Amino acid sequence: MKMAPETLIQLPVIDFSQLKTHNPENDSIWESIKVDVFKALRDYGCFEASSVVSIDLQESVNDALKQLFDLPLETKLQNTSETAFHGYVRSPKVPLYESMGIGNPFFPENVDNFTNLMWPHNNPKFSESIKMYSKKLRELDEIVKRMVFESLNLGKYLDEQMQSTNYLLKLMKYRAPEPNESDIGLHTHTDTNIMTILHQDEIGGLEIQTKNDEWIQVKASPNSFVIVAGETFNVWLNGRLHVPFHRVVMNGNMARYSLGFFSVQKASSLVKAFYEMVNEEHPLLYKPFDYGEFLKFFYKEGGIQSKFALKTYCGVSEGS
Ligand SMILES: O=C(O)CCC(=O)C(=O)O
Ligand SMILES: [Fe+2]
Repeated sequence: MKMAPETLIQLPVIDFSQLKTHNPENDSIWESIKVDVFKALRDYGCFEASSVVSIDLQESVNDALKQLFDLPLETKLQNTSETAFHGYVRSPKVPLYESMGIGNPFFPENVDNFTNLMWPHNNPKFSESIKMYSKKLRELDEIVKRMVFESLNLGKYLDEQMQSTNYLLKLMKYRAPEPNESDIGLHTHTDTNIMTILHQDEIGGLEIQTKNDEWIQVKASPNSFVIVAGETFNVWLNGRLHVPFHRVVMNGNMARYSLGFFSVQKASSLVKAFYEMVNEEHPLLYKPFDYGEFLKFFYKEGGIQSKFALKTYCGVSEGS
């Protein structure tokens, strides 16, 4: 039988294992990864980072996720929060999806409090793996941002930006759809935060749209993360990155587990383009805005389903 030719587009894959042996005296490894990271975020708005955590640690975290979502609903509902996505989330708009969040998870007490709420008799294995994992993801987040900032000669701003960042570790489960249900796990959206680090289990299902509107099915890989540029990052850089639409499509009849490490600008400072990023060739794209106020607008307007929320909210119209 003749098979139809397959055009498989893939995400750029960047190997981070070499950075472990990186010697600051000899920056050639750093410099070469930096070039790849910036190109990937500019052209795709995302890339796959391989070899960031050990397979063992990833496996303990996968087990932890399953244990967590297997808890009785009453227990999961104990995790409440005023802050979006920090509590237990279920919504009729995304019936296959449920999530739980841990704020700033590299502070041990935040993980311990969460663990004690879910397992009053304690679960040290859960909290230890989540702590170790979050520490690694926090390091990766800073490395990627440093590389982008250096690529644009903005290195002097990095520390200040890192100080005004909050983090959220979001743990997610998608159940398999019933025969008559839609297979959409999460609708097409962009991330409005700064940057997201995603991991999906072997079920796969994450799809990312290219600049040419083609969908890439992200291969599930036990030992890698997908880094996704968010709207806030692109506002800082006045449009120099691509912010990709993405979604989750469920295949087969198995539940899918995934996890996202979101960096989010604190509400105390305005989201705005760096002065150096605005010039005749790159006129200002977004007016400065308060992230908290934007989120209120975003959720009122139907949230994750309003595809161009940021442009509507604070986009500078042409000619103005
Ligand atoms: O579950 C996933 O792989 C993607 C989740 C996602 O895109 C999000 O939470 O913004
Ligand atoms: Fe997303």
